Amino acid sequence: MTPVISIRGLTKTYASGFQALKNVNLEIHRGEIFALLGPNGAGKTTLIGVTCGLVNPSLGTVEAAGHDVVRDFRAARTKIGLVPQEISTDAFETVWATVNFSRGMFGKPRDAAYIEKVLRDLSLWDKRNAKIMTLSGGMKRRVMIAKALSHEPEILFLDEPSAGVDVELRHDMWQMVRKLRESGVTIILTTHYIEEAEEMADRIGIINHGEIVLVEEKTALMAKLGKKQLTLNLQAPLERIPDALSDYALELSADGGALTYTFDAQGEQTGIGAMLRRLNEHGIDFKSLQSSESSLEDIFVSLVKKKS
Ligand SMILES: Nc1ncnc2c1ncn2[C@@H]1O[C@H](COP(=O)(O)OP(=O)(O)OP(=O)(O)O)[C@@H](O)[C@H]1O
Repeated sequence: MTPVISIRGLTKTYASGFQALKNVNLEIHRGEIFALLGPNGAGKTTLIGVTCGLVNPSLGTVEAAGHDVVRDFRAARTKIGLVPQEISTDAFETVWATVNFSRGMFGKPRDAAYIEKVLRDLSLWDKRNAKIMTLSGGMKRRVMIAKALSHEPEILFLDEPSAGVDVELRHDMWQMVRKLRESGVTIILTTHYIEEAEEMADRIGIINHGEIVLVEEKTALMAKLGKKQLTLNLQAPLERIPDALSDYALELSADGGALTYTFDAQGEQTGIGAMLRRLNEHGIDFKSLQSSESSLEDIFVSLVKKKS
């Protein structure tokens, strides 16, 4: 696949001496939804800042849509739309004027039909003549997205799009992001809502302490690192797991009433059949069972913990 963003050997050391990015190498494919996950302070906003030409890299290069973001800043920037975490608009302007002006800032010719489409897609059309200050927080966030789309970017960055957003807007936003992807826009979102990455992303990158810890297709990641668990609720509580069962990955609940068996979701053989036969041989009966699968959240927490 063609990369639309190529980040090579990127390091950022702030004036304070703090190293926010450490030799980051990353390629974003054209037309994908890429979720960058990481705990607070991991370097997500810095990475976006460098790619959008707002933060100078200390070492390394970033190319966006074929343009070096430092040497060829203007050309690169016109290809990128950025929805920052903070809402920053002119409170006294109308929605229409704000979005229209933003398009002009990128040197694009006026296109009322395009601006209308953006506003309609974001359910802002009815509010086009409203002053920004009269809008709700959710509406203001929609305006930020409209501004970012005003110059028809090929790449859209959404920095923490769900922070402080209600469920309805979040779902609207997800829908809009999918529509944009269908129209060929590449989307990079940072989030610490795992649910968002799980729902939306084609690929997931995890960043921690300024380093990219992992980049994977979402489905492959979940299949590779996912574990399944089978919990058996026992007829009679056990005091301890019999020695004859010690070679199975079994865990006994504190009250002795349930046994949990953990197995590899990808494995050819789960070992469940043999384990159940062994329980039977030892007279351990169960009244019910349930199974569960680890979520992206479990995977994320275990990866970030391992590397800290
Ligand atoms: N201008 C600056 N000068 C010095 N340190 C900075 C500056 N900007 C950010 N940092 C530090 O760099 C690190 C990475 O910050 P960054 O904002 O990129 O993280 P983040 O992953 O986006 O975090 P969050 O999820 O909290 O937004 C943090 O420790 C932050 O304090």
